[in-house]
Amino acid sequence: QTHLGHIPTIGTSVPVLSYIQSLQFFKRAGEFIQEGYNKHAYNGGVFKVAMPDQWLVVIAGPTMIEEMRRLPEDIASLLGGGDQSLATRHVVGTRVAEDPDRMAFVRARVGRNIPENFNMLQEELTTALSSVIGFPDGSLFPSRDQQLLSVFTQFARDYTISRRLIIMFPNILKPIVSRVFNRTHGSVRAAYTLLAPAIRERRQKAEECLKTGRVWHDKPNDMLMWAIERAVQEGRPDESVVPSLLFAEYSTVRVEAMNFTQALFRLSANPQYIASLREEVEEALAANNGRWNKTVVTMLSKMDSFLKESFRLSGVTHTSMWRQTQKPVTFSNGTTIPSGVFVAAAAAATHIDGNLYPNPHTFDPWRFVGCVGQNSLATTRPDFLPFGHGRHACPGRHFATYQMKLLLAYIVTKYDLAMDPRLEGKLPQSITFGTFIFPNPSVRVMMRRRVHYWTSRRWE
Ligand code: HEM
Repeated sequence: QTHLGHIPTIGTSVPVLSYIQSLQFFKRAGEFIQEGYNKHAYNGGVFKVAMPDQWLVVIAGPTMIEEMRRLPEDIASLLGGGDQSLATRHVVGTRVAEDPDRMAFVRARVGRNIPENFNMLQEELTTALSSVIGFPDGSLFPSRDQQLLSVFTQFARDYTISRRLIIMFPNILKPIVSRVFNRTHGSVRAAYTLLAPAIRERRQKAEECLKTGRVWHDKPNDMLMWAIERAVQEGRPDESVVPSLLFAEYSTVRVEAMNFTQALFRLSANPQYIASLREEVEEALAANNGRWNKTVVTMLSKMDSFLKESFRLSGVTHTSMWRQTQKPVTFSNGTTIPSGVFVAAAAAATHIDGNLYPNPHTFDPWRFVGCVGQNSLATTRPDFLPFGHGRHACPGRHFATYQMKLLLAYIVTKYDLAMDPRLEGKLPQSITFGTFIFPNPSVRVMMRRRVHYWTSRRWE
């Protein structure tokens, strides 16, 4: 692309050769981005890498990332960037891809709902742990709707496979490729079959309340209800609720699960850290009269640091802050990025930059202890990008970090952990595809209930 000729290329920019090289992007994106970071983070702050369907322009170095963070949506669009990266329009359709408010309901509500959702979170957590691992007397709590859970999981699988195929082709061919290879239709239909009665019932009630002005006192406070309310406001049919809901779950809960899995791998491979984390939770609990609530979670500074260090070294993407330029953008060093270009910040390479982190390759679980507030897991900064940075920084990050801390606190106090014996204490190799990094699905973490805990204290 001649309009990007002034931006340094990693590898070759000769047309046919760059296409051949772009096919290696799926396996070697991390390597290419790291090479670009080493050369340009403190020398220009921008470079490009060939992907099969387009160039990826990477922004590197804290100065340029700060400038990128300030760009408004009409110049550098998150919606456009997400669409480029996740092929949203080709998998779940243009309505979800182009809807500027598709996540607004989450953005508006998720942060402020933590205190009122504490009991619900705690119940979800105990149910999930008990059905996956079991309780001391061997009893299992009644499980959630397994059918619905497996449809959501199937959708996530179908989405990932469809996206992988679609992004191998140039933009012009994507609609045709999507028609042939998009595998999500079945799981969307299956989800609708299961959810339709609940959607219909809730919708009727919501519409009735809207008409009569009556207040719905025990209205469910969940993503399904938020999505139904939007469909009511916009006069959309019941079916339209489902793709938004599945996509929202895919792009939030799955990311959190992947990050949490990486942290659990870290802890099982380094069980020497468990005692300190456990001690911190028990002290916080004791200071709170043995009651699990929000205060306990906010006291867990070591746990925050441990998780943050895991996000830093075992993140799930090489890039963050995906944007598509809507107009030409000129940075303070004079570099201009034309309109219509896919731009992202180098995340994984930033996280191991020796100028930003002393001993950057060392996993130091207590690196951030005492930093809560200015440098906690949920704080976005130009040197810590898992949640993005700036105006579009993840609005669910406080909820997500809170949930992960609560879950890990439960796990360390109630279970002992060990890494899959096949790995002999080593960290498992992650699986990369393009800029995404997946925790290795074949690895198992061993969890054993702490007998001492059970005999000395009841599960609360
Ligand atoms: C560990 C878990 C999570 C990670 C690593 C994560 C990461 C991200 C990232 C990188 C972005 C884009 C930020 C940018 O481009 O500057 C984002 C956006 C977003 N995230 Fe998260 N996220 C997580 C969990 C969640 C959860 C649990 C929710 C909701 C319940 C959520 C809701 C959102 C929304 C609504 C946006 C779009 C923001 C906008 O439109 O401006 N995320 N997230």
